[in-house]
Amino acid sequence: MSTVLVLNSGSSSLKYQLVDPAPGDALAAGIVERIGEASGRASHEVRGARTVREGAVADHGAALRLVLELFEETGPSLGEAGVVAVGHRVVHGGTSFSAPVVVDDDVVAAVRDLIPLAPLHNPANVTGIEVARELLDVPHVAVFDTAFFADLPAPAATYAIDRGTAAEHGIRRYGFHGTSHEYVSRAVAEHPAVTAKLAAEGRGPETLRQVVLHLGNGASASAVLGGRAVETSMGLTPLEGLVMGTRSGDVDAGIVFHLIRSGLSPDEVDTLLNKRSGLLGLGGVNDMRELTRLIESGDDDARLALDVYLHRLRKYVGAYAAVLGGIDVLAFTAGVGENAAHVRAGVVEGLGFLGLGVVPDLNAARARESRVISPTEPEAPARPLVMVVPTNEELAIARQSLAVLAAR
Ligand SMILES: Nc1ncnc2c1ncn2[C@@H]1O[C@H](COP(=O)(O)OP(=O)(O)O)[C@@H](O)[C@H]1O
Ligand SMILES: CC(=O)OP(=O)(O)O
Ligand SMILES: [Mg+2]
Repeated sequence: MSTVLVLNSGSSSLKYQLVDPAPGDALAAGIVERIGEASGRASHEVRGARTVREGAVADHGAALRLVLELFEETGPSLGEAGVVAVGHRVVHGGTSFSAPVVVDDDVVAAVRDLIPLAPLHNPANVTGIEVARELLDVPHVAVFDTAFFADLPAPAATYAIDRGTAAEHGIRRYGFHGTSHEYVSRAVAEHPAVTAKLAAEGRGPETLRQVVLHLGNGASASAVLGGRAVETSMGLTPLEGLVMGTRSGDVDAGIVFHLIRSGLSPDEVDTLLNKRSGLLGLGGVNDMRELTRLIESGDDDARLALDVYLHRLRKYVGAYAAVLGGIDVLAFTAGVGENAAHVRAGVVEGLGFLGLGVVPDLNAARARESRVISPTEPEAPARPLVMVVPTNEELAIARQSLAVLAAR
């Protein structure tokens, strides 16, 4: 057996999966949370059996050592599981990386140089890679969130600011969550309902127009034409675009200058927009489940937070339908997109003029497979499909890691 250990190091967490890429099975998965805080927690799951460890975890190095201990204690042993590679999610690849690469010292240095463009994510990615290379003597592969968007058309990737300044500082729209947008848009294109729709309309796969909504803690939208990304909502950093758990998404840049001139430091404004805004800033909680409970208890702030969140989403879907010249599939993915039926219903509400709509029973059903939740033929032959498509960034990273190693 050849397996891949996939590491997704976040600012205060380490998520991991041991993946058997051929069947696509996760042999083990877990998360170490609240790294660096007094109350750390690790949860390790093997075939439905969960082991939990509470207690402070000093840094990402300690987190990875704890994960390796959990594997040794509860299995599967990494030695016996045939780990042939470690795949790392790296959030910002800048202009240096448009595809996965085998990690060497130069790659680590380049990812470190990009820290100013992804201050929440790249520091943890660098630490994760450094510690894992010390502890696990197999090839390490970096898979970049930005890669799927490396070829965005120039009008979508370019900010309308002075060209010389933009070039000097690497300012362009990079886009993030690309591994998920690529995985989901490919799953959509291969889905029988989608291939049947194209065949019925006498169209080739290169004409398929998708809008993918990745709604997790971080959230982003993409427009995908024939498998190629042509627009995305995140920009130079993962702050732009949709309303997120703790991030504002789009704001007037004038707000930044106004706050700085009013006495806040640049770092304080950064923290405000990245960590104290979004659903948390408006509704008091960043978790969609908690926000929904607050709304049900009559909380007006929580209600407004969700209304702002949905309004932004509807604006983006409409804008991306314009970019694509129409829409064939609207796909929801990630924690909120896969689980929150009321969010999906709220997004399509008011977008009936684009032909978008959901069947309440299909929308409310719970399933782990990709599925269509809009009215199906013969009721609505020419209308776009609304779909729920579970993402699997870890499987995608594992497969891409093996592909890079096979091509060496
Ligand atoms: N059953 C559910 N109903 C509504 N929201 C959910 C549900 N399960 C998870 N979520 C939401 O998904 C979000 C986390 O998504 P996830 O994709 O795991 O994020 P990340 O990878 O950024 O940590 C949280 O806001 C959480 O509330
Ligand atoms: C890029 C990004 O926002 O990632 P996450 O959703 O994991 O924070
Ligand atoms: Mg995620």
